[in-house]
Amino acid sequence: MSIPLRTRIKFCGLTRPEDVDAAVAAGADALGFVLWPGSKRAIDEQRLAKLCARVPAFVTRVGLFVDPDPTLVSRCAEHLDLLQFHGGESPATCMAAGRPWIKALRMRDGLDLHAAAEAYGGAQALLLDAYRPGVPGGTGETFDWSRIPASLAKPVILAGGLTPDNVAEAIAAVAPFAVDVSGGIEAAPGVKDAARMAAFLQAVRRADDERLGA
Ligand SMILES: O=C(O)c1ccccc1N[C@@H]1O[C@H](COP(=O)(O)O)[C@@H](O)[C@H]1O
Repeated sequence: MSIPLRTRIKFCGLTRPEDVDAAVAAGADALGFVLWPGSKRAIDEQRLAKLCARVPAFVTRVGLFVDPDPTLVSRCAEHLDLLQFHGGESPATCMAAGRPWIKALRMRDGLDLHAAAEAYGGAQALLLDAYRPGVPGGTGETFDWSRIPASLAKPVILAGGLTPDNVAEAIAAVAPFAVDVSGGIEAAPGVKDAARMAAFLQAVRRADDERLGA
């Protein structure tokens, strides 16, 4: 008999120490740090080290990369528990980092999720994000959640335009392993809003109570 898990929560795009502290206090399971220089939420290696040093045990530190130089990944890896590849990285490239990783897939038309789950068999999970041409992620846009098969060979991390207002509906529709949010908990790009983080957490907990019949 499998025991249903509560939905894990990842807050992504943290850039400030006070936001890390607020996210941890709110109860996030994982914190994401964007190491792609093209992002409005990008941080450098020095800031990564400082922010990650504030994260307590049992909260997962995730580094987000977009088609990175492998040397950047290895320099950052000592601060991280998990790598998030959010570009066009091949399975071999993801594996070559030699660390636990997840693969972000943008839900473009025709994407075969079963084939992707097989191809990225070494991933801990697949993160599903909205597709907008020319933008690797963090668009703040949702996608059609009914495109996600009820059964997939990899755990699903649902992302893309989630907010405190829509995350309960998303959980009811998809029952993902985890949800991931960036723009939906912000006051401005890279500046998180403590009240929105807390509201997001509460919405997830309420949705889980509903889903698990607590
Ligand atoms: O946040 C970014 O700037 C970013 C840049 C490049 C790739 C991914 C990025 N963010 C990730 O995108 C999803 C969805 O974000 P949102 O909630 O729609 O704002 C999430 O995994 C972010 O971590």
